[in-house]
Amino acid sequence: MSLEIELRSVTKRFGGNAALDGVDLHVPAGQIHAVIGPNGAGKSTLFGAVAGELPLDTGTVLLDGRDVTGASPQRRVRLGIGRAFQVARLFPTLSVRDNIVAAVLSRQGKSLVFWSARAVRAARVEAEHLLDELRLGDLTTRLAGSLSQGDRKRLEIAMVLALSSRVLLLDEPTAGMSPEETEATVHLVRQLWAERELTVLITEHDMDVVFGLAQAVTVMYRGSVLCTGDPETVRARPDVADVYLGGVE
Ligand SMILES: Nc1ncnc2c1ncn2[C@@H]1O[C@H](COP(=O)(O)OP(=O)(O)OP(=O)(O)O)[C@@H](O)[C@H]1O
Repeated sequence: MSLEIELRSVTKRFGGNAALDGVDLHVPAGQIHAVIGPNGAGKSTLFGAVAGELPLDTGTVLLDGRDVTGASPQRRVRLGIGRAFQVARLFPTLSVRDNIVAAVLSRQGKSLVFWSARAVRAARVEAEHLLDELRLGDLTTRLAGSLSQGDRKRLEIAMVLALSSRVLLLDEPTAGMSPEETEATVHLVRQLWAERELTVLITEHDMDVVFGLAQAVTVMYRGSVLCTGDPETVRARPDVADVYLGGVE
């Protein structure tokens, strides 16, 4: 079920600044892989490269060995890549359930005018399952715009899963959360990963979250990969500490 992600020599420049400078990344199918690094290291740009949101200057993006470098974001969603954004892109004036229904219907590629009553009923049933799975059941009729940060994040993940994603891209999933919400989110991601056999690519500034979840960690610095390895090895490297203290040149 899960998918392998590979980036080969990916470069993305903004003007004279290389946000990604010859980046190689390999995420085996079914791995939880964290990408960390100080502000401006290139983490968000890397996610954009995987999701197909920006044209690359050079390099290749492979999904299960298939070259998707030129594929649009919509095509990549259909191939199984789902991105949950740091700032949730929800429909704030729709209910929690209708946000998920909209995601299910968009997966089916139906434009609004073609939504039959039957398709909407089926999407509602699927939405109810996702609401249960993500423990959002109590919030079914709440407007998405009125949710707490933690609940918004769970809704956003539900919407990505409604797209039948097999790769979950999580941009700082615990940003702005209380310690309790953070713990619940870590638990949820681990549970979804296990039950749905997902490949998870995550950026996160909270190191407890990174080391509690990830099986492999890639450290980025100024657009390049400094190192990749298991969490304990990465944590012990002096150059990783230097990067966070701003000491590496
Ligand atoms: N759309 C853009 N236009 C111009 N420069 C950009 C753009 N997006 C990113 N950059 C630059 O590319 C570099 C990498 O940015 P990126 O947002 O990928 O880093 P990041 O590691 O995600 O940082 P943060 O942890 O602060 O989110 C930075 O120097 C940033 O200013």
